[in-house]
Amino acid sequence: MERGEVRPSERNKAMIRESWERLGKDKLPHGTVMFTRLFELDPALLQLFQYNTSSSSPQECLSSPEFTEHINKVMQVIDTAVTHLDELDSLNEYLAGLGRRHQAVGVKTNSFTMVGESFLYMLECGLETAYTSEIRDAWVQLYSLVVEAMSRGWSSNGGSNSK
Ligand code: HEM
Repeated sequence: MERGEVRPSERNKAMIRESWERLGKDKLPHGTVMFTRLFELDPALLQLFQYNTSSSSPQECLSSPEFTEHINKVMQVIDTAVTHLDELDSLNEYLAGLGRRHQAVGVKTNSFTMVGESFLYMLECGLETAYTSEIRDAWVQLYSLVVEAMSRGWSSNGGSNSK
């Protein structure tokens, strides 16, 4: 993370860890809720997955093994961020590389913001009454740091959001 960026407080870290654990060990169903929401918000993103054929519906695509694997990869990155809350800087290089990789496959950085919204939707569904505005804010803070690090890599790869 860059100097000047606000790191999660101990209280926020505790809320993030606790709520992540509360979702249970198997994060795939939650990731599927998240990506279902993402494709509702922006169906055009489906086309960025090369293993998606134009005839597949979002539901068919979401249940394909390759797609399931991408959902697992996303949940794994979030899990890594949660387990590295005390040393987020150590993830900078990895996240920048991930940003570069997504620039190369045609993802725009504003889609990362939409992923963030879909993530919060999933969290709300998964935590039900345990979901609070404080938990939401703690996750927004963490997700923003992840997206900023990914966006730096994305831009360094020559990415520009203007068409
Ligand atoms: C806008 C939404 C996104 C789209 C359209 C997208 C698309 C893709 C595509 C097409 C690939 C390459 C094929 C594959 O490995 O399945 C990929 C790889 C990957 N994505 Fe995403 N992605 C998105 C968001 C994210 C987010 C938010 C994360 C994590 C926070 C993430 C984590 C990964 C990882 C870990 C890989 C594998 C990278 C590698 O093999 O080097 N993706 N993504």
